[in-house]
Amino acid sequence: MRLDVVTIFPEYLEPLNVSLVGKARARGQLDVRIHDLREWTHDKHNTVDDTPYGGGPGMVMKPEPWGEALDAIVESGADDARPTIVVPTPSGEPFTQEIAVELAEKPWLVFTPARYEGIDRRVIEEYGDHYDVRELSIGDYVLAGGEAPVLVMVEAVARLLPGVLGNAESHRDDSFAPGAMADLLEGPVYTKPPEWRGRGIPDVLLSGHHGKIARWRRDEAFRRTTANRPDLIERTDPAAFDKKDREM
Ligand SMILES: COc1ccc(Cn2ccc3ccc(-c4cc(N)[nH]n4)cc32)cc1
Repeated sequence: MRLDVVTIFPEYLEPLNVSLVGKARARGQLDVRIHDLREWTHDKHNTVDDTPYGGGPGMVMKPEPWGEALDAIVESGADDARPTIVVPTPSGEPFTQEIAVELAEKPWLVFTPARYEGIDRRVIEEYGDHYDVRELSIGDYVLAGGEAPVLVMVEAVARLLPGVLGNAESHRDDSFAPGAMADLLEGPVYTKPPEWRGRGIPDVLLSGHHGKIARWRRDEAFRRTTANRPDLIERTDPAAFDKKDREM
């Protein structure tokens, strides 16, 4: 997979050089290219923003630099694949595990994290006429720009790529992944030492009885989900639990 990111803060994307994504890049599983939007400005001050038509607070990102940047990037890979353009925005479609799975199947993602009040709408319209453009929100809170959402979305997508996670099973039982535990939150996890500050380990986890352990974990996940995300309980298929119980 190829990932391009266009930003006025390239240093904000440094975390893509470390950990899971950094290792995938080093192994050649990910081709990540970070671009400074100001490379496509031509004035002395490398201007990327201007006042909003119609008035109002803040500044809007000018269309010309984005147009030149995106033209250059999509043309650079035109022989290989068509890009999916991902626009982080507070007013976008909620980014979910389902969308992460969908994006993980794409050959090429181009992220356009903006700043200020966002990008001139005509940029989204122009590229939406020729490419798949996804305007995505990572949550119902307001950030100052799109770089943090890019880090979130790239990590969520990269960990799904074959061979990127050490244990291929690791994302099979993810929260929100398809399957019987589909929409349940993870339950509690424990490791050595067996006692820490007077706190022990639930006996069932030391029992070696895999069926009981699986049932305990499911019950704990259900309890935690009921407490923190009751909205997910409606989405969970009770029949899947019966099937899971029979397998235990
Ligand atoms: C209310 O309208 C606003 C418009 C822009 C901004 C600042 N800003 C500029 C680009 C940009 C990209 C993404 C996000 C963002 C995404 C999520 N889930 N929260 N915030 C914020 C962004 C703040 C508010």
